[in-house]
Amino acid sequence: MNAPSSAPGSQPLVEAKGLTRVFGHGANAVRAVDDVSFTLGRQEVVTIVGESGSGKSTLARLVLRLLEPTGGTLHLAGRDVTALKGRELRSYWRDVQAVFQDPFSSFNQFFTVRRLLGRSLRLATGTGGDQGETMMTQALEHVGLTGADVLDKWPHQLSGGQRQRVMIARALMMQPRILVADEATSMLDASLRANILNVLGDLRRDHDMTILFITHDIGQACYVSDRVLVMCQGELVEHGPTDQVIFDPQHEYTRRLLADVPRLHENILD
Ligand SMILES: Nc1ncnc2c1ncn2[C@@H]1O[C@H](COP(=O)(O)OP(=O)(O)OP(=O)(O)O)[C@@H](O)[C@H]1O
Repeated sequence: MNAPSSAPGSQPLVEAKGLTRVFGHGANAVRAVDDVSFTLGRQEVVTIVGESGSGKSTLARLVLRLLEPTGGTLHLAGRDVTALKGRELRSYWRDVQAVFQDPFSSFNQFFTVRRLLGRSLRLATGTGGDQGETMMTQALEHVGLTGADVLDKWPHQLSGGQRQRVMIARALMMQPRILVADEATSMLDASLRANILNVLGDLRRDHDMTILFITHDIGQACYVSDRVLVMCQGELVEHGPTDQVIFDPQHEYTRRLLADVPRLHENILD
């Protein structure tokens, strides 16, 4: 399938070509991601949407270079990053940050929020002390939390939604070029979710950030993204500008996803 792109002529920030990931062998092999190609332009918000098991998280992990592809290539700003290792891979992880569905697993259980955020900030930017504290507090305020409420808490003392917001605040502080948000708002209630989606929109504008948003909920895709890529059983079955995919879906699978969202415009606040 041709690489879908919204910015013909300009070099994409991310270019995935034929990305493939197979788990297992022989009769038990699962093609979790099967020959998927796409681009992300600078400051674009692109959503990957699909049902559970369609391969979204595997694709996210490939883009994050947390998993090795079985086939295909990945480029960042024209540079082949498919096989980066060691120090180069760590430097890639400064450019590409993630917020996951279950942020509990990404927390060190023995770090308070202050230590978690402070450590990330020092590693990414070298900032500490009072300036670091100010940056942490500001990032937390961006996601509707106050430093006084959460900085001295341990992960188990936070709700799922608070943990998700702390991870989004962490990603904000690191100022990556690309944010991969995998079901990053799944634990938030409707009004908070809309709020966080707006924060993500601001980030792209104010911090020149590119966002790959991953969700099973095509309603959220509609709210947040410039383009939508639809995944089904590891394959990209449809892609295009959000309005086009939502209002003129070409693939039967996309129509089915849309049929599950009868009141698309209200869905975000349901
Ligand atoms: N480590 C693994 N080993 C074996 N199979 C895996 C592994 N990770 C994922 N899979 C399989 O790959 C397919 C895609 O899984 P993936 O988690 O990427 O889907 P998803 O669309 O993100 O689903 P969900 O929305 O439920 O998280 C599934 O069939 C899954 O069982």
